Amino acid sequence: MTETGSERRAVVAKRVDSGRPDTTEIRDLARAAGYEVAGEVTQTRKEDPATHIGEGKVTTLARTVVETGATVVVFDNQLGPYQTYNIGNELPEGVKLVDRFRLILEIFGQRAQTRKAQLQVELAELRYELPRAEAKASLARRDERPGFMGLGEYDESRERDIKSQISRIRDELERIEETEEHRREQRRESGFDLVALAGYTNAGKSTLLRRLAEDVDVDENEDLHPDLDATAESEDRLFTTLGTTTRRAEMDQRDVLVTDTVGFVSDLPHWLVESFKSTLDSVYRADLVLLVVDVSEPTEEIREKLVTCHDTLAERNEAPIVTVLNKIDRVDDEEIQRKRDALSALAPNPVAVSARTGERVDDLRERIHAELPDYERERLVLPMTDDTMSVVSWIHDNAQVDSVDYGDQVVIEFEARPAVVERSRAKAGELVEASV
Ligand SMILES: Nc1nc2c(ncn2[C@@H]2O[C@H](COP(=O)(O)OP(=O)(O)OP(=O)(O)O)[C@@H](O)[C@H]2O)c(=O)[nH]1
Repeated sequence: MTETGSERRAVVAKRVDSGRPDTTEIRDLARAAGYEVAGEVTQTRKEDPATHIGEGKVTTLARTVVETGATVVVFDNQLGPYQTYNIGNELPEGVKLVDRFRLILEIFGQRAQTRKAQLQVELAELRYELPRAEAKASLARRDERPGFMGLGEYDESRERDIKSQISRIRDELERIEETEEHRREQRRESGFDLVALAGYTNAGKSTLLRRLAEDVDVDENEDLHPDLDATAESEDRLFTTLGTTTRRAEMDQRDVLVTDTVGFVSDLPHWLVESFKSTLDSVYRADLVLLVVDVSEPTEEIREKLVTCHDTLAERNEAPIVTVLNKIDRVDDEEIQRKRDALSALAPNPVAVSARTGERVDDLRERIHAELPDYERERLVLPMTDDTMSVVSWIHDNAQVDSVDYGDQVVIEFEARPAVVERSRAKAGELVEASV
């Protein structure tokens, strides 16, 4: 999917008001978009209104671009339209200027595999464009002179166009979401507990998903989710998961569906988060949320990420949240304990695992089992009709059956999720009705 080589060679640029600019994240993002990072230019100074990094630095930037043969400059800062224009003028012809948000959109666009993800990317792009089109329209209106061609009119129509596209996409997304909700309900009724993975990008969610689902046949998983990649490949790149991937896992005889969601990213603008919000639906509707963090990161960074995740989840989530400290293979026990203590207010009683090596993943399974809603016990007496056996086998499929006695009637005792018990009662009721 990604080309490498000179066509995808980038120079990264970053300005900070004070201190030393750190380009680690923007480099990772650039690589995630398939660019080879060939150079960097950084600047510490107050923002220059005309060129953002100052005239001298723009010259350095242009030189670096020529020297490295880059075709793209990736700015970690957000550039205004005027700054973009001025910097662009100094760069060799054909060199593209991309800011952080455009870059993230580019990555999302490349990874969007499902219709829903594609629509979300489209929506995010339109939301990015809308304020720019509005600004252009108002500038054009201001500059309009009598006798001139109505430039303002053109931009106003673009603005209207964007707005109508946004509302069309929203409608379609809403329909998709209704279908998904219906599917979740069906899964719940058929005895699955729903567990969702949440957390920042690169925390190890996809790896953990594979680890939790490893005992279950992949074919089964493919059937469960025909629209998604059942192998859930995880590469050392950001955002391997765009949209959701669901796989089946077994926790102590309970059937669990584990869903991986798009990772959080720091400093995302509101409009972007908004566009991907519905990706979190599976988190909000889950029976249990596993909030995954990378324990090898500095404590303060983990803390900030936990706060953001909790704030976002708190909007609608009602399920219990278990924090998973992942990547314990990278740190020693003493450090894990120190971080556990430091984070105890935000993450009480976390589970520490290594998704990569599988170390202590069984502890996590036990914990998941313990946190899931209790099963209800039920005893049903079914009249003997033509359909009785199909009801018995449905209960077998969806519950843990303790005993079945066949006589004139069938007496079945089982344990199951409340929703399954309810469905069983309804089915038993139908049999009774049919038998009289
Ligand atoms: N050392 C170590 N690396 C891990 C562990 N778990 C995951 N990783 C690595 O961390 C990187 C990111 O893992 P993913 O599973 O793709 O992370 P993710 O949270 O799904 O990321 P997004 O899809 O971007 O949201 C990969 O290189 C994994 O191999 C772990 O327990 N230990």
